[in-house]
Amino acid sequence: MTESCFTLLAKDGKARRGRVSTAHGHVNTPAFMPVGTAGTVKAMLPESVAATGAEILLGNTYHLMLRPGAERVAALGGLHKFMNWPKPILTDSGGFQVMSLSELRKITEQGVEFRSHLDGRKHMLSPETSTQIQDQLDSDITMCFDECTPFPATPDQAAQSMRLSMRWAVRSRDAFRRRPGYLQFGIMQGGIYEHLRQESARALVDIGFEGYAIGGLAIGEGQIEMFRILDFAPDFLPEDRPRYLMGVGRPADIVGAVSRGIDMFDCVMPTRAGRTGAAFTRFGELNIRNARHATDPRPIDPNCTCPACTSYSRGYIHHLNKAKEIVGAMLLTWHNLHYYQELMQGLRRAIEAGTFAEFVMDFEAGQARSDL
Ligand SMILES: CC(C)(C)OC(=O)NCc1c[nH]c2nc(N)[nH]c(=O)c12
Ligand SMILES: [Zn+2]
Repeated sequence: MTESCFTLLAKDGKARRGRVSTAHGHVNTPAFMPVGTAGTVKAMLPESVAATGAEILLGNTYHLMLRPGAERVAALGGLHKFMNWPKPILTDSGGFQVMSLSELRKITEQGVEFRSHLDGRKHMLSPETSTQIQDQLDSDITMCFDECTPFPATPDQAAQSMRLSMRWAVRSRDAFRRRPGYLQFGIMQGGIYEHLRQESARALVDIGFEGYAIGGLAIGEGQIEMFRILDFAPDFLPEDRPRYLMGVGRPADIVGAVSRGIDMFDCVMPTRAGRTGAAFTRFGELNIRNARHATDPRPIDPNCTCPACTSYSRGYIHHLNKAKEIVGAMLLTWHNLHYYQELMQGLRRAIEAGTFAEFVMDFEAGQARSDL
């Protein structure tokens, strides 16, 4: 009996408000997952990440298998204990990271052979080994082992790549240890082609997963093309299961994707930007490194309740960033993650209240203001 792990609480147009329940707790959707690639959300303590309102993190099979190794994480109590994050964790399956991070890799029907980008040692990832590693990590949401189809790809290239991923999805599902509270998501591929996206969705639904991701987007096609695909792709997926758009995105990408029926997101943007000096705010992005902030006594956003905005000036964070002080990365990362969670909470409340359209208009008006 697979009790439904997803409850659809409200809809406003195609936007959905829901809740995913897992072994380590529930996740309110639309949800943003901070990226905790190597067992840490960079520049943040887990208590700080929880304080931003995040209810689920993303971990990476690829990075953790290379260092410190899945066996060691399991021996130290699993990823939740290891990184002191008692809430839900979703782990990506590694296929995508292998293609973007490792050299000397060989793709076969069996899986992917590659050399570690850390020490050059040989490794093998397959649907079976990826699923087994995610089990060792005690992941609440396990992702299928797929190939992220490169962009651009011809229809034939996209079809071949997608069909390999669908064969790998069958093997991933067969290797998954079914137990209450533990979910596995299939990953839709198919490039920019509607008929391939539909074929992929049908293949995944035939196998049957607790949730479904849309992969192979945000890889260079641009927001307009991504939204064009999101105008049809989510509708190929079951209404009563979570839909996760992988690797997305900027605030405006997230708002647009929620309006097209997406429930879950992950992106390195807010954390990476926290280290490079970019701040996301209600009134658009600002880069704290810009000289105009050097003597500005105001916080990044006077209306923001995060620690950076309640106690520090732009001038100070500008200084920290220029001096490459670690606290600079901490404060700006905290602010960005806080802003992202505030955005998700605003989206959830607007869908519940039936005021999603107004929320989007306010959001877009705010982002367009340049008096930041
Ligand atoms: C370039 C960025 C990372 C922004 O987006 C994508 O690559 N988007 C696609 C993507 C991200 N993560 C994935 N994991 C898996 N298994 N498969 C995928 O297709 C993806
Ligand atoms: Zn703030």
